[in-house]
Amino acid sequence: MADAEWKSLEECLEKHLPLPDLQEVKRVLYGKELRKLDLPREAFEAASREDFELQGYAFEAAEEQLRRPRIVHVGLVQNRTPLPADAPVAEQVSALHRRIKAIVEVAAMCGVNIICFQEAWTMPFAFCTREKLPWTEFAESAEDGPTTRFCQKLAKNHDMVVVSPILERDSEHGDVLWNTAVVISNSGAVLGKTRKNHIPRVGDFNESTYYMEGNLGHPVFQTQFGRISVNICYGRHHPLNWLMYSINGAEIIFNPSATIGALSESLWPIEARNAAIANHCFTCAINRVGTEHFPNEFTSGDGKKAHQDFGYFYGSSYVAAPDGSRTPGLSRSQDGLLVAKLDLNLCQQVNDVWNFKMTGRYEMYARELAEAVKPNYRPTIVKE
Ligand SMILES: NC(=O)NCCC(=O)O
Repeated sequence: MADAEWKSLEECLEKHLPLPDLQEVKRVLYGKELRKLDLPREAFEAASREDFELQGYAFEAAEEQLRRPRIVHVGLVQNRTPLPADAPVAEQVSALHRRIKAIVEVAAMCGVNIICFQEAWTMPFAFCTREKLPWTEFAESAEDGPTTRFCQKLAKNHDMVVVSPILERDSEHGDVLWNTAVVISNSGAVLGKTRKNHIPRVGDFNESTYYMEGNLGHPVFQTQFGRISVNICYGRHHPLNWLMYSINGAEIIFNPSATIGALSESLWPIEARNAAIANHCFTCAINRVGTEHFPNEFTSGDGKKAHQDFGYFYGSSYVAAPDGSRTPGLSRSQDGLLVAKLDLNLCQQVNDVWNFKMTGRYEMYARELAEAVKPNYRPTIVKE
């Protein structure tokens, strides 16, 4: 499995394919070619000073007579953990706050209206260790923890909606931990929170040791810039999870993730893109980068030797549109900010062409699923 040296699929294709072939490959792999955004020079200079990649693309929609374009700029952030996982907890959190602040400042220069960080962005992805301390110390209140207060300042200063996925400690309900995304309005107020509905039980993703399956359903947040929701990481393998956010009216679904190459890199380009197509909405897939080393060895339950790292988080964050077009991915190895200009009118325009909501037969599935989950259900198998 390639590590940091293999920068991205896009770079590889561009290096090796003659132009006419490259154009056809991009047409098939990415839908129509997107216009690059003309981002400010100062933004590129700041990104280069701060050592992160900056890319920007525009998704266009057809002009309509009755509706004006509904333009929104989204920002997707992928990053490494700047300090080693054995540094003091408070120092790791502060270093991440500083890193994100620098990236958000560049996003503001690029006119970003809604920004989303990676899953559990304030901590190393330590769930593979199955140890409790110090990792549970990274959990914070979604309503008024230090990270939420930090994000409220960012949101207000930059007039930007901030989606902040954290490990939540809910002290109102017996100190239960959750994998939560806090949505902060551009006014600086906490608009609400949403929790990861599906918990992985795959490979080293031993996350059920730490937090419970989300109990908040599929909330959609009405922001000044459009209706958004958050499908956290492993939820992207569950088409019904995407569907319910979409049924509740989401126009943009963020998918903040933490996933590694050996497990999911071949699924990554397909899943969020397919969800955008199937649900007539935009999807934003975000993954962290780098390899995180933990102080103590752990095993993976696969007969192999104990080890201290999780594998390689391959970045590759991207945005997909309801017409199936998508941006190239950010790098597999570098911190990055991806800016995408969306015209939300595209959601309804594609809906009117493909009519997946109209042809979805949800009442039939509701009926059949209600039967299928009953303990005495017998699958309908017709035999000779
Ligand atoms: N964080 C998380 O849910 N990872 C699970 C692995 C995957 O979904 O690719």
